[in-house]
Amino acid sequence: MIRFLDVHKSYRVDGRDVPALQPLDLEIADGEVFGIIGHSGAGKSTLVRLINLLERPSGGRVLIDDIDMTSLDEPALRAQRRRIGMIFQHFNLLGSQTVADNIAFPLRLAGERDAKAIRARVDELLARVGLQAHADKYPSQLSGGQKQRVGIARALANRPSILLCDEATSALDPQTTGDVLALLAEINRELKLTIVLITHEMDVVRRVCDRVAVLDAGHVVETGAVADVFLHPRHPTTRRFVEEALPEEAASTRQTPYAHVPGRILRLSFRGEATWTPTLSRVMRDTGVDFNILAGRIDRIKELPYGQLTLALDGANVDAALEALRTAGIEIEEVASLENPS
Ligand SMILES: Nc1ncnc2c1ncn2[C@@H]1O[C@H](COP(=O)(O)OP(=O)(O)OP(=O)(O)O)[C@@H](O)[C@H]1O
Repeated sequence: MIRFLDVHKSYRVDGRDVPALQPLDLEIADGEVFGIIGHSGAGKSTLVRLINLLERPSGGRVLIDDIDMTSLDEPALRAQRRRIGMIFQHFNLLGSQTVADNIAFPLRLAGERDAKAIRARVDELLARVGLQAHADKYPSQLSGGQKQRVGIARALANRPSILLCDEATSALDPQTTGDVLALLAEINRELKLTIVLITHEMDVVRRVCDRVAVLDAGHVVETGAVADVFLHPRHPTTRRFVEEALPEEAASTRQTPYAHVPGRILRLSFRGEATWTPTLSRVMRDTGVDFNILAGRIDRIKELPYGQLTLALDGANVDAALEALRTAGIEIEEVASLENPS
């Protein structure tokens, strides 16, 4: 478990302390994929670098499995850091060394001298990231996705229990991003390690994260399970990130003058089993309510199927219909209140 207790961070710039992170408390559970989303300059990199103490907090404590990282001397800190792997947006590979040597680097750094043991571990890691055929190549001979796979293999070399990912897919095209995210999800599942992932894209959070914290100008403005935050964003910054991930819905909401659509405009969210059951048609048939679909999508949040429909409902029994839908586990919000949140 990673715990931030009243942690804050300022940088000294031209003799002045400039705050990058306001005091925050945060818990990241063992084995979860935790997303940190925010715009450029929000403090994401600072937050993640406080975990392995690449940055020292200006105040507060960072605990990993109840060990206070800020209280450790250099050798103890080095030992703790070995339990934390990290991957970067621009991969940070050694250009003059082969793929195999890049992956072996942290093993040698940790004191491993047995060439056979190093080779065996490197082979195992190459297989894990699907690069067996590329061991003797140099980074310049690899695609971006392959370079990030080398970065992942290198980060896993010393069998860490935590993997920090700093914008790991930001330099990759959508297809390659999908492949790298799938690899991270597989690693999380099979090796049970905790992944902390920084991104500025809600779609990345939706695809791999269990929980998320939204950072805005150094403040954590929202945290929660990804399904809750994605389906019911509360803070304006979170809402913008969700809209960016669903550009078609956002555009249709903006362009469709719902004020002129008769009936009550509601957004229904279905999760899991509710996505596949014909609850909507049953309830509408039973209550005699007319409905018109204005927008909708069915997709997944990590492995959880979900659906979201914007409907106009008309008829005498709308309240009874909504009650029946809620009883069936469907979440309902008035679109007017979504557009003008209090
Ligand atoms: N070493 C540093 N010295 C001074 N100021 C810094 C330093 N590192 C970061 N900052 C400042 O702290 C704030 C947060 O930066 P940080 O890099 O953590 O944000 P970020 O959300 O990761 O941004 P990006 O997505 O652009 O990397 C910014 O205002 C940045 O200019």
